[in-house]
Amino acid sequence: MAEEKPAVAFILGGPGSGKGTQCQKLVNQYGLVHLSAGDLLREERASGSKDAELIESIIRDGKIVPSEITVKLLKNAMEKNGWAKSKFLIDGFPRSQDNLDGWNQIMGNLVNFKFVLFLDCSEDIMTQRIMKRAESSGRSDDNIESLKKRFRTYIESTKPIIDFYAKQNKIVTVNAEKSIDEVFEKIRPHFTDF
Ligand SMILES: Nc1ncnc2c1ncn2[C@@H]1O[C@H](COP(=O)(O)OP(=O)(O)OP(=O)(O)O)[C@@H](O)[C@H]1O
Ligand SMILES: Nc1ccn([C@@H]2O[C@H](COP(=O)(O)O)[C@@H](O)[C@H]2O)c(=O)n1
Ligand SMILES: [Mg+2]
Repeated sequence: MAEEKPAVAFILGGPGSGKGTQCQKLVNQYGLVHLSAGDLLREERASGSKDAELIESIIRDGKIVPSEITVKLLKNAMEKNGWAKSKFLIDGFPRSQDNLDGWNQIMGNLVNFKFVLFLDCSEDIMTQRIMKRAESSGRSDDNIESLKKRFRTYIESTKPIIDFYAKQNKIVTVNAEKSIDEVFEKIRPHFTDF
């Protein structure tokens, strides 16, 4: 019998747009599985694996880790969560053409890709949120120097991916500048049949 494919939505937006926050609310409401590519990379870094130093230098520099590493981490995490039964929110991915190509090569035929949720937020608001989060996050990239680099990477590498999905009519854009609950109310209807 053919195995059922897991449903996947990608969650994109700039640093501090609220991807993790909104995914947590979707998990609470709909029991979806939230996988943050950034969290998986930070875990891999903390594990002291052979890729740990490379991951740290890339994260601190606001750049993007090669897809061979990130796609493997995502695939392993999906398998651990029960491949077919789960519905996945993949947060912060694909962040570049290399991410997208790596995903398509390994995962393209294995999942049921639904759409991209794009959290649209101004750089000013994202900066305020990240600098506030920096007081307690302990993240090595939550500082103004790394943040500027993350914004540059977002504009140069991630925005073209968002534009690509928009052209395919595969994107849901939500204004992410409102309160957490107001943003969630706009997102929620898109996941009732997910
Ligand atoms: N709508 C909102 N209004 C005000 N603060 C928010 C809102 N959404 C998220 N925040 C806060 O902003 C900070 C960043 O949110 P979050 O971690 O969800 O962003 P992110 O998109 O996952 O960022 P990153 O890409 O850096 O991981 C957090 O401290 C969070 O509590
Ligand atoms: N697909 C990805 C996702 C993340 N990274 C790196 O991790 C950093 C933090 O990501 P967050 O989503 O938690 O903000 C990000 O700035 C990248 O350096 C990546 O390389 N590839
Ligand atoms: Mg996040």
